[in-house]
Amino acid sequence: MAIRTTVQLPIILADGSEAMAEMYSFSGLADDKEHFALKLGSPDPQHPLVRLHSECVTGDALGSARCDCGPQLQEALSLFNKEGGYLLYLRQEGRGIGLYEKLDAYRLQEQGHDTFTANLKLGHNVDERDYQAAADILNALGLNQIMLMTNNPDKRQQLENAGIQVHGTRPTGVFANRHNHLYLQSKIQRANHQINIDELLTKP
Ligand SMILES: Nc1nc2c(ncn2[C@@H]2O[C@H](COP(=O)(O)OP(=O)(O)OP(=O)(O)O)[C@@H](O)[C@H]2O)c(=O)[nH]1
Ligand SMILES: [Zn+2]
Repeated sequence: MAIRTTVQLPIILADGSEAMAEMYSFSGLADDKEHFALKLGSPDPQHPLVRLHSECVTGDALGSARCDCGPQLQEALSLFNKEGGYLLYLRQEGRGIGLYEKLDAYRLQEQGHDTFTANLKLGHNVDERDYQAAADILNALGLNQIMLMTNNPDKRQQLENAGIQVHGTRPTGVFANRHNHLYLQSKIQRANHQINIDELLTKP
């Protein structure tokens, strides 16, 4: 498991400003998925900020308002451009069940099931993500002590189990809208996500 290629990638941030990212691909990844990493700004050498972003084509590419993935991705890119950090873009669409199954889960949610029960009804676990590949990527980048940007305690736990020292966590913003309220509430109630419920309730 090693870095395969590093390229410069100019990107336009949400506020219209330009940033230069370093993009890494990898060889020998255990799960054979095309995960990649982006480095922005000048990361803290001791405890670099790291975000594990799980692929969400609907949110990341289309701006879907059913979830909070799009704004979280933009937030991390802008923040890391200022403060320095690494974004690992993990090919774990639909919490690991894939896009088509996620769309089937959306259909079940339209019938009244929450985001986690919908997975169970389709014969999946509530969350099928595994972060071993993320730990391997962090090792390949020489990052074994990190500050993790997440609200999801499972990400921290799995990284620590894989030998990464998580010095602390930093929450993401609360990106609520009228389409994703139930989704965010379910994450708090069913998966112990550390999302500020007061902030959620004050948003439309
Ligand atoms: N199965 C399923 N996956 C979903 C659904 N909505 C979003 N996702 C996927 O969930 C993943 C993002 O996970 P989240 O649970 O929103 O958040 P997280 O990454 O665990 O936590 P944070 O680090 O705090 O953002 C992406 O892969 C999305 O495609 C859904 O209703 N069903
Ligand atoms: Zn999403």
